Amino acid sequence: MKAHAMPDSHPRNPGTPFAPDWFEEMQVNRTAAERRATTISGSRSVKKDHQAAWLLRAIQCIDLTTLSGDDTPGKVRRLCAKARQPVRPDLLEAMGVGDIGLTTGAVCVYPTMVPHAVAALQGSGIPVASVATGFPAGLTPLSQRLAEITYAVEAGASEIDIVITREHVLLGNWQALYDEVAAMRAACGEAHMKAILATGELGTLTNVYRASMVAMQAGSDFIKTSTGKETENATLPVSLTMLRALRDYGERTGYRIGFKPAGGLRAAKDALAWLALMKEELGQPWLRPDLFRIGASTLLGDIERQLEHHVTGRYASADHHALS
Ligand SMILES: O=C[C@H](O)COP(=O)(O)O
Repeated sequence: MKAHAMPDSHPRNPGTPFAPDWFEEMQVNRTAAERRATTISGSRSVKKDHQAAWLLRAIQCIDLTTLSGDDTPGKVRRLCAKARQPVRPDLLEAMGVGDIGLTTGAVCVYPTMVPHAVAALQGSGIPVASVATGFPAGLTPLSQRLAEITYAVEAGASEIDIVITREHVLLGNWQALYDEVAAMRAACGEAHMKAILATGELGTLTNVYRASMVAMQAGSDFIKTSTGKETENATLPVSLTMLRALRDYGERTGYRIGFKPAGGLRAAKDALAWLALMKEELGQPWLRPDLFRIGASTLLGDIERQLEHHVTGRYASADHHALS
């Protein structure tokens, strides 16, 4: 089955040779990153009047995710139906956007669920993303991790979310990290690769910066914060650090890399905070699904709830917008 890639409105990052001098001297000051993150989340760059429009934008950037041990074809089909129609048509009509064909950015599942997602999304243009490489810990032999990528791509996934070996970062074994991620990128072929750094397990923001840079040098299309399974998942200071690395990489190479915060983003206000971060750090043109995704399993329910409030002035009960 042929993978259908993300819209290629910008050239794909081919990677660079391993260049440790791009990151070895870098030290990230946690206090400064935290201060800046607080300023951004308290800023008014996403204006209240425009919140409904921003929330629609957030929906277009969601990788609607189910990564649970009890996933079934039926659960994946229901998730895909939600990806096709993320918000009740009457609410969209009331907002004057009934005709924009709103969908989520992608659906993200485990490898064996890919065929079910592909079938359920047929004709929708919504890509299927698969986690791979021994997600979430990544502690299986490399040959098996690469074979898992091949399996998911052959099953029809056009985006692959890989996990890195945290040990390489914790031991400062940057060449090993580069070689591993480059091999994964080669296994992805035409499918776009998101490199999950599992930042909650990397110890320091300096490590987060360095791992981001190595993942991009090795050809990642996106860098992603977390699996959703670490004790600490996406945070604003970590995201800020990754965006700075992404910007530095762009300045050196001219290539744009996408960013995906994931894990623990559950409330509409989280989506607004990350949209504000992207806008402040990189600019509004980055707020589009080929450069920005939010990995989330339950966020959409709260966004729909806020949109209903916007339209009707009332809140529905939380379970009214349950996903499945
Ligand atoms: O990549 C996506 C994450 O696994 C979703 O995490 P979440 O369940 O905390 O939204």
